[in-house]
Amino acid sequence: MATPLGLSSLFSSRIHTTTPSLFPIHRKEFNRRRIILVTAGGGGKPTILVAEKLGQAGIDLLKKHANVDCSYDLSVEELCTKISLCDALIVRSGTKVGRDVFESSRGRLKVVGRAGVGIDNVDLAAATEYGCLVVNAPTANTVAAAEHGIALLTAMARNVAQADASIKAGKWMRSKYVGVSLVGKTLAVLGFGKVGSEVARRARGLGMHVITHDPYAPADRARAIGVELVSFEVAISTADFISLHLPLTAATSKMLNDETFARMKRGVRIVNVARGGVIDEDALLRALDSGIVAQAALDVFTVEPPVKDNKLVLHESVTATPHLGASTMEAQEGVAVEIAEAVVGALRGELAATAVNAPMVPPEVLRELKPYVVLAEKLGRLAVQLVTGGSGVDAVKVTYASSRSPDDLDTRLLRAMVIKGLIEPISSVFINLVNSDYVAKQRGVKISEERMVLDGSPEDPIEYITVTIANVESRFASALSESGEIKVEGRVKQGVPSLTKVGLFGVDVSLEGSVILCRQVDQPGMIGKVGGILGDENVNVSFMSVGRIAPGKQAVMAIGVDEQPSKETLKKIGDISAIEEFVFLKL
Ligand SMILES: NC(=O)c1ccc[n+]([C@@H]2O[C@H](COP(=O)([O-])OP(=O)(O)OC[C@H]3O[C@@H](n4cnc5c(N)ncnc54)[C@H](O)[C@@H]3O)[C@@H](O)[C@H]2O)c1
Ligand SMILES: O=C(O)[C@H](O)COP(=O)(O)O
Repeated sequence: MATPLGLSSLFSSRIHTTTPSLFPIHRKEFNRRRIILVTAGGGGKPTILVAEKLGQAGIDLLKKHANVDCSYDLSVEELCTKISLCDALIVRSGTKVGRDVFESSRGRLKVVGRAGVGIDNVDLAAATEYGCLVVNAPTANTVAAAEHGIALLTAMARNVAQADASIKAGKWMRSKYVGVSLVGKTLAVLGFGKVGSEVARRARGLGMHVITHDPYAPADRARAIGVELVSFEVAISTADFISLHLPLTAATSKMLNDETFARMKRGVRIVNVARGGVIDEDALLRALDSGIVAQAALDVFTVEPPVKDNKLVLHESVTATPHLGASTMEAQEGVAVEIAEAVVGALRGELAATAVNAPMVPPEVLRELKPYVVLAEKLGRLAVQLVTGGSGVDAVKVTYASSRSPDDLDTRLLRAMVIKGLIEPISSVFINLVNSDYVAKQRGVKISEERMVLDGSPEDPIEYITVTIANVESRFASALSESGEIKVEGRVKQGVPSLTKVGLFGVDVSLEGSVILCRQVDQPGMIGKVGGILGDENVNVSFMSVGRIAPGKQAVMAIGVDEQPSKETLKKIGDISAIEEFVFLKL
């Protein structure tokens, strides 16, 4: 597939045929399993496993770009076996994508697409560790979920499901199924995001008084639809109806429990189209039996499908549906296209707008930063090679000098690339935008960033980038700054990333091929001598520049070479009497 911005390395993996070393557990897994060397599938197309039913429009779109394997109802073992042959996986909420799936993929799995909103069935920490991007389809099923919430709210209030079952059983029980009215009642919407706000809007249309609790929701959005933002306490203690629209997180897990039910109005009614785990289901059962909760309408359960004799599902006061919130024809087609576009884009190396475990960088920012992305990686690569073996890199500072205001420069991508440059040459771990911070932290490398605000026109996003490594010894002492840190500086010159400073010495080498740095006593004829040795060995010199402290004193010569010189050639350069130290750096 094409890589329009040439940034596919951000999401590519180079461990198809090698063993990653970052996590010992990988090795264990490899030793136990037969290693199958995998490729991206026939005709160079990637392979996408669709593990749950997806709308046809999405499948058609995927098939234009990839080999598509639609295999549903796979066991964990089957999924783990198949995944090593797949570049992407698409699931809904019914497939658990745990650590074992990422381990089994052996680095081939680059993208997991969740055709829907909730990503609680995907082990995000494991995905990030393995450099696998997770994308979701957060918008296409919002209305469907909100409509289902309203359907459950009204059906529950009027006992529609119970009355339907009763009449089908041949009964005619008009007095048993007297309901309650919605108009004028208080509905507390917990979680005022996409679905919550659509539910609130519709409930307002039904004449309800709607309050909401969401610590992260903007007050003006609530005001715009006539909803009052309140504390959790006010929400749960004043509501006649409570509708849940929260993600399942550590903070929201079992948010409704014995203690919170006890603080609710007696006879409260609960709707849950979010996630089963937000309610302590045993506590809900107790609250229903004690009359604190008059009724509940549940589309989601802690374990799906629930066990056959699940007491909540069978409870007379519970209306239950089998996770149907997103299941409209329209939503499923929409979600399928949304996720197919996200997965195909991510496989092409584009940054997905719906990335869940990576920073989202808009395409226009990406386009502008492209040469700086390359510069950042090369500076990282260069700096780490200047460290004396065994020194142990633990503190790296990246300085961005720019005349743009700090808010106007997104450096996450650049930081990721510096980390990639720093760590890849000294390990077999592949680094991308997804796992860069994680890998740095794992290795105990603290990355700090600094902005230097320059005067002048902010036309170019960055004037120069400096990478500084502290607390290390250098195998090229001239690379040390006044304060004893390894310091390299680079700029983008006419679109080409260039090395412009090493330690205290100004140089000018385009960062292509490899570089030889020599410190010498500044004297005539040095360029000719070194150039001659390289020429004799057929090593093509692409650039040479000399940075002096003062004429006749010390100078650093930077030589760009296309090929790697042999050890003998490097020795001959080192033997030139005026050369005090030199180093060969691969870019
Ligand atoms: N039943 C279904 O088929 C179905 C369909 C779509 C979405 N969902 C679920 O509905 C939920 C909401 O989806 P969405 O698209 O609106 O997500 P969203 O991210 O747009 O909204 C979630 C909101 O919850 C808020 N929130 C997070 N933690 C909170 C807390 N501790 N207290 C209060 N508010 C908190 C967030 O600020 C956010 O505004 C998710 O769990 C999603 O998985 C279910
Ligand atoms: O989080 C979601 O998007 C909904 O729960 C829908 O899940 P589904 O794709 O399994 O229907």
